[in-house]
Amino acid sequence: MDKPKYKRILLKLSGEALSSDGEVIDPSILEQYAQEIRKVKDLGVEIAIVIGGGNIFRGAAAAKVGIDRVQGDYMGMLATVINGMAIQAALEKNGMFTRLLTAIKMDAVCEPFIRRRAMRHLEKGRIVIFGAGTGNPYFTTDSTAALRAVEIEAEVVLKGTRVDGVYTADPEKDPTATKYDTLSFAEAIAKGLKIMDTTAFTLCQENEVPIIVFDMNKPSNLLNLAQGESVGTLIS
Ligand SMILES: Nc1ncnc2c1ncn2[C@@H]1O[C@H](COP(=O)(O)OP(=O)(O)OP(=O)(O)O)[C@@H](O)[C@H]1O
Ligand SMILES: O=c1ccn([C@@H]2O[C@H](COP(=O)(O)O)[C@@H](O)[C@H]2O)c(=O)[nH]1
Repeated sequence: MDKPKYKRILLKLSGEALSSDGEVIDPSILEQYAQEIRKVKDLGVEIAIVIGGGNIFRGAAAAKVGIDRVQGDYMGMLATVINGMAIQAALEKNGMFTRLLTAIKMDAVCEPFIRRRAMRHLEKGRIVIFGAGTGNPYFTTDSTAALRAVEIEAEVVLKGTRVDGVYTADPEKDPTATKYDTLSFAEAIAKGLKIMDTTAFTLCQENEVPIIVFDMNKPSNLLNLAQGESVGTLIS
């Protein structure tokens, strides 16, 4: 079996990318993600996952429906727990052992986030899913991914999304945008690229954790990355 490049990774999955054809969570996408994650697990890589909540609720949308921002952010954090439970179920269906740890206590459904427990689960080969973001409003799950990656000493943040890397502008809005193969954190921040928020970039920059943005929908992209191939855009 090929040797993986990384011992421990933090995989950030988009919540929004889970939905399709009017379904909030499309089971076929969950299944596909689980199969891709399984390939990397089988290499012996320790995997932690942060999943977004954009398919269900984002705090920024709250004001438009008369809900204050902080309340909306807590709703968004709860949305990430629903997605976390969904990916947990898909991973377990595919034979992987998992733990869901949340930043907001929910004793009936998961463990609270305790860094040492998270590390222990990873050492034992369980896939750890971090739910409820940072537990604080005004943050995002990208910032959560950066924070948890630093806390658990992950070697890289792999941001799996529905675009194949970082572009000069949002490629879903600007068809003339061109893709970067590599970028420095300073460039990503200075150019105001909206692929991730500045807090996430800064945390990773200060703690020297590289980020790779890649297309999670392309089969074996995640596996190829885990084996050290160049895929997507590397920010370091
Ligand atoms: N410069 C850029 N390069 C690439 N993608 C960009 C850029 N700016 C904005 N984007 C957008 O960022 C999206 C990827 O981010 P992400 O995976 O976090 O999606 P999301 O919809 O915000 O998901 P979530 O549910 O996690 O909030 C892409 O779908 C793309 O439209
Ligand atoms: O630490 C956090 C993480 C998330 N939120 C809220 O949840 C939603 C969903 O997360 P996305 O990253 O947008 O997928 C986010 O919009 C925030 O409203 C939070 O408050 N704190």
